Amino acid sequence: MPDRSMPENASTILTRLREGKVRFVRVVWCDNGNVIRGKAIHIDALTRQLEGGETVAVGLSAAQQAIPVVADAVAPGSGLGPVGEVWLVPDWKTLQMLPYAPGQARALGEMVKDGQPWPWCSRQFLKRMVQRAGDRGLTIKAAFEPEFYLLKQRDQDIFPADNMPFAASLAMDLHQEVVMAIADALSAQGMAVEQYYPESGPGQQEISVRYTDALAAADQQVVYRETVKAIAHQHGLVASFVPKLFESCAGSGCHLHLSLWEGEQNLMPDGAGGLSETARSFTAGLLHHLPALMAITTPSPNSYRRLQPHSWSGAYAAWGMDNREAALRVPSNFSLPSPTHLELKTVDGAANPYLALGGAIAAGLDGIAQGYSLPEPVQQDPGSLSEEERGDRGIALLPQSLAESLAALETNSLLLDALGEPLAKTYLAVRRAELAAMADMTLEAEVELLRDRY
Ligand SMILES: NC(=O)CC[C@H](N)C(=O)O
Repeated sequence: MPDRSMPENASTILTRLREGKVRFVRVVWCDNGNVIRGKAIHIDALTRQLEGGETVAVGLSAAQQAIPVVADAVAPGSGLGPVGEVWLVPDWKTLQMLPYAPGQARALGEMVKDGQPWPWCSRQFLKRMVQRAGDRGLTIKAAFEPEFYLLKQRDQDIFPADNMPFAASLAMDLHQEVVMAIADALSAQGMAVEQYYPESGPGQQEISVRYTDALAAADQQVVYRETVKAIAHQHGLVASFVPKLFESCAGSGCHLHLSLWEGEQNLMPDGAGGLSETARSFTAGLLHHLPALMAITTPSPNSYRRLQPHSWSGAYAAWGMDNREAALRVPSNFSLPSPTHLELKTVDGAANPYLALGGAIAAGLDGIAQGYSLPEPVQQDPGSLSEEERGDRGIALLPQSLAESLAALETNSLLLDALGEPLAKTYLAVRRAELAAMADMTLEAEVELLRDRY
C-alpha cells in the first residue's frame, strides 16, 4: 500500500484525518474464526491521545480471539477466558480513508499486552515468518487472488446476480457499475489492480491485484474482503467469498501466489525454463506440509465442498507446470523463459490471510532447511489417472474434510511450533468448535451462516 512510507508522526496522521474529514478511525483485525472485525475511535478521542503523545490503543477482551465463526461463545479448550484484556494498536502505515464510508478511515491493528506483541496476534505471526525468511536472506512476495460471487437477495431467497459463463463480456456490462466502483476503491486504497473477468460460476467474479511484500499482501486481502462486500451492498447486491455457495456451481478459491527474492533478484527462475533449486525445495516444503497447512488455508468445513477433483481447485498433492488440477501450479510467462512464481490453489477466502501466508512461508522454508526435493511434475489431470498410476507416482488426494486437515495439523510440529503454543492451542480449539457445530449442517445452512461473514 502506498502509505507504508508515511512517517508515524502524530501531526501527519492528524492532518490526514482532518483533510479526509474523518470522524471515526476503525482499527481492524482478522480473528481465528477468520471474521474481520473493527473497533472505531472517534476523532476527538484520537486527537486528545495523539496530541498528548500517547500510543493509540483500543481495549479488547482477550477471549475475542477464541470466538468461532458459528457462535458468540468462547471455544472450549482455547486457553482464553473472560478475564484478560489486550490492546489493539493501529499500524498507522496502513491508514486509509474508506472510499465506501465517508467520514471513516481504517488502520489495521496489532495486539499488544504489557507493551509486548501478544502471542495470539495473527499479524505479528506473519511478521515472525517474514523475519524467519529474512534470517535466511530471503524476502517473500505474495498476492492473494480472491474469487467471489455477486448475489441478489429477494426476501429469504439468495441467487446469483447473473447467469453467465466464464469471461462473458455481457456479464461485464451487467455489473459495470459495481465492478468499476470496486476497482476504483481498491486503487484508491493503494492496490495495483491487474485483471478483471467474470469467473465461471454464474455471478462469480475475479478482480486480481499485483503481488507485493508478504505483510502488505495479507493486509490487502483484509482490505479487499472489506471493500468488495461494502461496495456490493451499496449496489443492492451481496458479495460472498464463501468457498462453496451452490452445489452445482464453481467454488470460490483465493489462490496464493508466492515468490522468493534476494534483494531485487527473483530467485524463482533457473533461467533454463524451470524453477531454481531454492524454489524447488520451497515448493517441496509446501507439498510436504500441505495436508496440515490446509487446516489454516482452507479452514472451514465448507472449504472442503470446493476441493473436489476436476474443479481446478487443487484436490491432489501434486505440482505441475500450468496444471490447474495440481494444488501447486507453476504458471508460465509470456515474455520470460522461466517461471517467476508459484500458485497454491488450496487457499480460500475463509482463511485468515496472515495465518495462511505465515503458515505457507513456514512450510516452504522448512523445505529449504531440510533440502526436500521435488518429485517429477504432473502434466496430466491427476484425477484422470488410475488409482494405481497415482499410487506409483506418489500423488495423494489431499484432505477431503476439515477433520482430516485438522488431524494433520495437530501432529505437525513444524506448523505448531511456528504458530507458537498459545496461538496454536486457540486456533485448533476454534476450528474444532466450528467443525462440531457445522458437522450436520446442510450446504444451505452453512451458506446462511457464512454468507455475510466471509
Ligand atoms: N480459473 C480457475 O482457476 C478457477 C478456480 C476455481 N474456481 C477454484 O475454486 O479454485
